[in-house]
Amino acid sequence: MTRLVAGVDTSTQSCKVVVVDAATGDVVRQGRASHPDGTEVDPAAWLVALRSAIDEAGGLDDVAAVSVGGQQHGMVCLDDAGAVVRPALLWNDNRSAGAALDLVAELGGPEAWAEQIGVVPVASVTVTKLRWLAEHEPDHAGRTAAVCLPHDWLTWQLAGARGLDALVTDRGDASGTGYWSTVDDAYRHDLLVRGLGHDAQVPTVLGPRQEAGAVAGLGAILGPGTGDNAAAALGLGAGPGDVVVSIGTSGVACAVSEVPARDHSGIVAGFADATGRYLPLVATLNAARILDAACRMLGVDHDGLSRLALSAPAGAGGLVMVPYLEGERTPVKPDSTASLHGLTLDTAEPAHLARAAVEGLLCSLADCLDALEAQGSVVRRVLLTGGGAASEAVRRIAPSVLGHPVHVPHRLEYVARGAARQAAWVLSGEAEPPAWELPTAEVSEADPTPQVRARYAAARELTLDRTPGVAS
Ligand SMILES: Nc1ncnc2c1ncn2[C@@H]1O[C@H](COP(=O)(O)OP(=O)(O)O)[C@@H](O)[C@H]1O
Ligand SMILES: O=C(CO)[C@@H](O)[C@H](O)COP(=O)(O)O
Repeated sequence: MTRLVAGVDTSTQSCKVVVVDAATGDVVRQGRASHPDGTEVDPAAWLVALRSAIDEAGGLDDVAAVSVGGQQHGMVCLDDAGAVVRPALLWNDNRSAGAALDLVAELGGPEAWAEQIGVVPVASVTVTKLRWLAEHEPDHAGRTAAVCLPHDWLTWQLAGARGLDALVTDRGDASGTGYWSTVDDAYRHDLLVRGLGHDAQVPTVLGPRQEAGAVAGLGAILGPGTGDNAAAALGLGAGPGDVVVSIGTSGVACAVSEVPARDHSGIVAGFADATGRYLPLVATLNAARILDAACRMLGVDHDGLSRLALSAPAGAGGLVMVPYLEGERTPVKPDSTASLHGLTLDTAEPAHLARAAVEGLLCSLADCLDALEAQGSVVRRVLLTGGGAASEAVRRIAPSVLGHPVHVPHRLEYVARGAARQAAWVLSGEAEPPAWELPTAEVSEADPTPQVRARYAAARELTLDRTPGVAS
C-alpha cells in the first residue's frame, strides 16, 4: 500500500505543499497560496496560507507524516500565553543593520563570531532583530517570553500550539539565529540575552529524524522541519561536489559539508544542514525579484524578458546592472540601491537591459560561488532551483557566468520535497533518509565568459545609497 507524506515550504512569497509517495518521492498532489508582501508579516497570515495550500493539495487526511521547511531567520516573538507580540521581522528586513555591527563588535569582532558561533551576524540574522526590538520597542521586547522562527511557529501551530514548552526546531534553522552555535551544538543564551535584553524560551532542538508530535486532530506524525535551504539540499539529494544555487526571493549558494564553516570574513555563513552535517551558505537579498523588476521596467512577462535577454549579446554590449534593489547582504551594503552602468546609444535597448538584469543576477550568484570555493567547497555540479530557474535565459546563460555545468532538475518545489523527505525519514525510523531518485535534470553547459564578470566587478562598488525620508 502506498504511504503518503507531505512537505511544506513556508517561504518568503508563498506557501507550497506537496503530498508525495513516501517510498519514491513522486509527487501525488500539491497546493500553493501567496503570502503578503513586505518585510514584516503577521504570522497568522502564514497559517491562513498554509491552510489554503493544504486544501488545494487535497488535504492531509491520508498523509502519515508532515514536515515544514521555511524561510530562515524570521523573528517570531511570543508572550507568556503564546500570542504573537508583534509582526515577525523577516530575513530581508534591513532595519537591524546597525544592531548587527554593534553585536559583532561587542563579542570581539567577526573572528570571534565565526569561531564561537559559525555565523557573523548581518541584518538577516535573528539575534540582530532582537537587539533592534530591545532598542526600539522595549515594551514588545519586555513582553517576549519565547522566540522562534517561521517554520518552528507553523510546526507548533500544526501540533495544536500547546504551551511554549512544546516549541521545537532543528539544527538547520537554529543555526541561523545567531544564538545557536555549530561549535557547541547548543544554544548560547548569553547571546540571546545580548540581543533581547533578557532570557527567553527557545524551541527544543530535535535531531534530524526525531518525531515532533502529531498534527492536532489528524494524527499524522510531525517531523522537526528545517530552514528552507537545508530542506532544498535534502530535496535535491545534494552530495559531495554539489552546490545548490537557489533563485528565490533570496539568491543562495550552499553545499552540504562534513565540517562546519568558520569564515572570518562572515561572507560564508556556517549553518547546519538537515541531516546532522553542515551547510556553508552565501545569500543575497536580491534574486528572482531582479527579474520581476526588469519585467516591470520593460513591460513584458517572464517569457518576454527571457526572449529579450537571449537576443542580446553576452555582456549586453557593456551594459551592467548591479542589482541591489533591496539593499544587499553579500556584499554587506544594506543601504545601497541598484544601478545601471555602461549606457550608450547602442545599449539603451530593451534587449540589452534584459540581458544586463539576467547577467547582474548571475554575477552576484557567481560571487557567492567564489566565496564558497574559497572556504573549501568543491563545485563539480551546480543544482539550480527556485522560481527564477523557470527562466530559460537564466538557465542558458548561467553556465557561462557561473563557470560550471548547471543541472536544472525537473521543475518541482524542492524545499517542500525536502521537507517531505524528512517526514518520510521520520516515519521510516531508518538511519538514513529514503533514497529518492532526483527527477531528470536538464544539463546546461557553455564556455565561460570571464569578461562579463570582470565588467560587473568594475561596477559592483559604484552604487548610490537609499535616501532616508524620500518615498520610493
Ligand atoms: N518563469 C519565470 N522566470 C523568472 N522568474 C520567475 C518565473 N516564474 C516565477 N518567477 C519568480 O520566482 C519568484 C518566486 O520564487 P520562489 O522560489 O517561490 O520564491 P520564495 O521561495 O522566496 O518565496 C518570484 O519572484 C517570481 O516572479
Ligand atoms: O536568509 C536566507 C538564508 O540565509 C534566505 O534564503 C531565506 O531562507 C529566504 O529564502 P527564500 O524565501 O528566498 O527562498
